Amino acid sequence: MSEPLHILGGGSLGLLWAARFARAGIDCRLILRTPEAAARWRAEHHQLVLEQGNRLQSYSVPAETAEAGEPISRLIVATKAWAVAEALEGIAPRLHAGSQLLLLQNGLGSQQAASERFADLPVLYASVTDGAWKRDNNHVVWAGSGPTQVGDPQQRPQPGWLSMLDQAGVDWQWQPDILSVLWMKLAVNCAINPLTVLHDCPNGDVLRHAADDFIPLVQELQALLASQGVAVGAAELEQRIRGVIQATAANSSSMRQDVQAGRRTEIDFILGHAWRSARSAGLLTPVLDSLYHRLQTHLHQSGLPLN
Ligand SMILES: NC(=O)C1=CN([C@@H]2O[C@H](COP(=O)(O)OP(=O)(O)OC[C@H]3O[C@@H](n4cnc5c(N)ncnc54)[C@H](OP(=O)(O)O)[C@@H]3O)[C@@H](O)[C@H]2O)C=CC1
Ligand SMILES: CC(C)(CO)C(=O)C(=O)O
Repeated sequence: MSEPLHILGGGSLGLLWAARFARAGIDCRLILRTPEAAARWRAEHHQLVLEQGNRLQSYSVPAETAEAGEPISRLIVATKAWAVAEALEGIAPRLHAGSQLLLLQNGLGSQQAASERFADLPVLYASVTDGAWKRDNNHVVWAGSGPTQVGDPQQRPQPGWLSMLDQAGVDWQWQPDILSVLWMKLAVNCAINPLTVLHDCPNGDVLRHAADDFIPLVQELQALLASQGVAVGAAELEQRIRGVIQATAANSSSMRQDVQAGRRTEIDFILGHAWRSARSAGLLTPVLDSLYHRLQTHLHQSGLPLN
């Protein structure tokens, strides 16, 4: 029998991935943060409900905590970006020389920190474009499906165990240049997410609020991407951002959802990472800086962490 696949974090994305593996008959275990969460999961008979459209399906997925003890060979990390380092530290004693990690986080920074901490292990990064949210502790709603790109920042060949993603019906592709994909996504998020928070608006309204700042912001983001080796013209980037705004016009960005729910945001891994990278590259980015500082002020006034 093949070794189990572990998913660290039983949030929206963790449950969505667990449901698809369980549906395909893959032995998959959830690692939850606290013994209370694991006990509650047991009390719910390990049942995970996946809702898609008007279809509800239920799967059995065992849950445990990091302390469970069994070695972990394949670990999918599905925490928020700001929780990755601590979550991985908790699970580190269960990792071994043959362990492989796949990180699903938005933004950048948490991935590089994990790669540095586990420098001897293959650490893969993913860019996920599905939309999922939790209706209840063990009930996830798959609100929108989109492609996932997976790659190795050290550009090693695709590992064989990823065939489990095919088995699970995940719409995914191997991406040899995953960092560029994540940088592009980060740039799009920098242009959309902060404005949706500052103006409390859906994605479709950000251009109205960005007004004259939009083009200069795109130019700053383009220069930032270029400094990171991501070759994209300003016109192409602008088109990409406008396309995402149009395609997700009615959506509330993940950052706005977090702020509305009083949850810690991923600001530090999106705008914060962009701002620090721009400083390191010696770029002048006045529009980005102002957006970052306005967002920090807004979070402070909302009683939310600035990182
Ligand atoms: N949801 C989505 O549609 C998408 C999400 N993403 C990205 O995926 C990542 C995860 O997002 P999402 O699933 O929405 O986030 P959630 O907040 O729904 O889930 C995160 C989960 O991680 C758990 N967690 C935190 N610390 C630990 C720990 N030490 N050990 C075990 N579990 C831990 C949390 O548990 P607890 O609640 O107990 O703290 C929580 O259940 C983010 O980076 C997000 O940006 C990307 C694309 C789409
Ligand atoms: C593309 C966008 C802005 C879609 O809402 C997103 O990725 C997010 O909300 O974080």
